[in-house]
Amino acid sequence: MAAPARGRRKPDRARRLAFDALRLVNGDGAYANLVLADLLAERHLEGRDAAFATELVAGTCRWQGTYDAVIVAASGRTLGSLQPAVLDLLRLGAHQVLALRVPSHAAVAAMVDLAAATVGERVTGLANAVLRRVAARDLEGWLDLLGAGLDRRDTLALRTAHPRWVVDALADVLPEDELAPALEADNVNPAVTLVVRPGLAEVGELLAARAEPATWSPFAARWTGSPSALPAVREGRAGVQDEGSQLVAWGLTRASAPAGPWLDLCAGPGGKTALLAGLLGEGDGPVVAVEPSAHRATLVASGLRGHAADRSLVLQADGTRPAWPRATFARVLVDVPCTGLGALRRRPEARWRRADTAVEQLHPLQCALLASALDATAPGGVVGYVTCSPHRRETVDVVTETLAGRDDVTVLPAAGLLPDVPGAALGDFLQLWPHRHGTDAMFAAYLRVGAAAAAGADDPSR
Ligand SMILES: C[S@@+](CC[C@H](N)C(=O)[O-])C[C@H]1O[C@@H](n2cnc3c(N)ncnc32)[C@H](O)[C@@H]1O
Repeated sequence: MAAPARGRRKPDRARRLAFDALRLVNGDGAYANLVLADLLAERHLEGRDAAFATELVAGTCRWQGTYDAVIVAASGRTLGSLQPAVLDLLRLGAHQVLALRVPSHAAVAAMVDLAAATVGERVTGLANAVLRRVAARDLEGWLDLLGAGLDRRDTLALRTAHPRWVVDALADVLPEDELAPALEADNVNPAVTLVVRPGLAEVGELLAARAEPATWSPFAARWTGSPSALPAVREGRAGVQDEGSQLVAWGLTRASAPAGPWLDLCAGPGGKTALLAGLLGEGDGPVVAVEPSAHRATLVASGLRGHAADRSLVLQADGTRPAWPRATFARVLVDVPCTGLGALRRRPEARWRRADTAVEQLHPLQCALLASALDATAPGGVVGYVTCSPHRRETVDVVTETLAGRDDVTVLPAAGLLPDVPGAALGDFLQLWPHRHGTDAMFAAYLRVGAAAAAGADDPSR
């Protein structure tokens, strides 16, 4: 690295941390939230510096596609011709001048100092020139310029920072007038929602500790601040879980079914298993939690630590290769691996990582897991097929294709299993949305296996 030029300032700690986090995200495929938490703890950044670094990382990751279009136009270069570390510096600078209230001269100067300290003096001229050109217009000015001549969906993709295929996927399942609100909702940080483990804690305990009431789930409360400040969370009697995830797991327990063991076929990291273990009825149990990843299986076990050991069993296994006899379980949750399009607001970098090809790659596994869940279910038992994606190929298509080959399954109307959640019915299925419900975009289908053994039992009797 070249010797620092005279007059260079040492980069501030927040920007330095944000740059290092971005390099790990874009260079090494790390998850922004995890890497950020690690670096903040390691470097003891707190208060305003931590908040600024967090906004820099989350905002820059989220808006990357739009900033890249600006950088290409401002630099007259292709993305591929820019050194990856320089590109990340420019993205960070673009976020400050286009989205944050950092005066552009201060942002450009700080980024040039950071460029000198990280990549080297030789790139400071380029960083300075490009960022000055970026700062010559405000975000609206760039969007108008770059959006000229684009069709409506490309314009939305640019204005809300989504890949076009995600815009198309949402357009396929939403009314036209909800497309922009749905995309915009992905750019708003979700509130922290807590969940109590039934039998171990009650929502009243959280409210007494100044949590706020939540909207849909009887197990939920909203929280600002660090969840670990609450004894119930520290002791494993409560956790952090989106309300949509709580609702889809709860729905499975609301249809009547024979007593018996339950199965959570795709359990890691275990939020829904922990809720299910608290909802076991008289004569039910244990909940068998299946997860192929060793690390995630450990997380499932950790989430269950508050419950008595005989309520659950964690198996590190592949759910498509059953280690149990057919027709064993009274209730089966199958929360399949998916593109995660329903949780983009939580994972700032995720939308730029997945290509549309992921949908077709996941589809056979999703069908195989649902088939395995149905085979594992005892006559009269219930399966809850769940995804954290609203993409039709991961939701309705998986259910209809899998059921097409079977005459032993009845769809239970989801609306009958959950208290009224307006705008959540998708035919007989459930589809939640961030812009409608403030939850992740969870999908659920509830399916009864076997002859109408438990006929008339579609009503919530528990
Ligand atoms: C959407 S996540 C489940 C989230 C979980 N239900 C919760 O609430 O915490 C999907 C999980 O399925 C797991 N998985 C992937 N392939 C699997 C397979 N063949 N059998 C079972 N689980 C699988 C993934 O490792 C991942 O942990």
